[in-house]
Amino acid sequence: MITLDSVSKRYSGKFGSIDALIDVSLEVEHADIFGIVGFSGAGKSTLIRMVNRLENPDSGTVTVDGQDVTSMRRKELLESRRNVGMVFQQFNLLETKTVFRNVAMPLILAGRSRAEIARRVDEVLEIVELSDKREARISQLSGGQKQRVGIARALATEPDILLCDEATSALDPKTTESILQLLKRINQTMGVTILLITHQMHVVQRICNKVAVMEGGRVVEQGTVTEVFGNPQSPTTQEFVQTVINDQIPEAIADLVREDDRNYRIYRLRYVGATRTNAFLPQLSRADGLEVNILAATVEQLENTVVGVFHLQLVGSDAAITHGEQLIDAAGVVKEPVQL
Ligand SMILES: Nc1ncnc2c1ncn2[C@@H]1O[C@H](COP(=O)(O)OP(=O)(O)OP(=O)(O)O)[C@@H](O)[C@H]1O
Repeated sequence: MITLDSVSKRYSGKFGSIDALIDVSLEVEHADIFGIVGFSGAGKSTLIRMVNRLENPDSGTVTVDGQDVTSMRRKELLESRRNVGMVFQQFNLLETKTVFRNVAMPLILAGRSRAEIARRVDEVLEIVELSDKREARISQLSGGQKQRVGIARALATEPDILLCDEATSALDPKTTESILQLLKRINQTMGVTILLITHQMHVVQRICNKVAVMEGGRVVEQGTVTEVFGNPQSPTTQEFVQTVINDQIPEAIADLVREDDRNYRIYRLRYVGATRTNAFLPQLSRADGLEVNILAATVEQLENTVVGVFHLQLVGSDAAITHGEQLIDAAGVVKEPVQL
């Protein structure tokens, strides 16, 4: 549906040049909610702006619905843009105009009739649950309501694709959650493909099925949310995943363990899948001569599954600990030794 193939972009200015995108390739499929995550300056905005050609790549191709965006003429580009709605962090609304007027704007620009505009605006206002604010001015709305107007405006031309540029970053946690649920509903009920950029990993966790992690203009990791969260490879990805799956041993507990002069080993265990949760812990706790201490544990819902991370201290004779390790392995749980 959206394909970036070896896309690179360099900005040059008075103080030298910067590689905003370096050889970026990714594929967003129909009905994905695809999240691009990265720290400030990673290249996320540059990437998303390539999709509706607010930026041109220096090399590589950007394809939307099988059409090469980079080689489109003006008329084709305008048509393509109607199929790609955009939602912004700062809403970009006309503050002194009404909700109706703001949502109608893309339809007016597309030359639709008055009757059609009225019908479509009412439809999208119902989708974003703002029908009662039709005649209110933007300046009278809360941040969450403004973003609903932004989403309604983006949906007005019935696009297949929605681009969201940090759409919830200016909102409080409760409002963020309601906007994320709205985006999910739009994706599920209308089949709209969503490409979003964010620096908040919990946004990805809440609604995305796929994710790409960017750093210094490159995509350093990508895959399904479960793959990337379940087994993050690069240090940057690990740092992001840490913000939603906190798997650190609390320092106060680590201090206690350091004082423990018995024979022990510590393992970090990781599993993906809801059925695994209880498979190995009861067996371990019943094993002869083995004491099992949970030093840290976290279980998080991702897409339709869970990722769990446990830190266990196995205390006992070498033979008892080895038996414990075998039980963990037999349960299919990935384990890594940890030194405190
Ligand atoms: N028009 C421009 N001219 C010069 N440099 C630019 C321009 N736009 C972006 N850059 C630079 O390109 C790099 C990538 O910027 P970009 O805005 O894509 O990153 P980002 O990940 O979206 O960051 P943020 O989360 O802060 O918006 C940055 O170093 C930025 O300073």
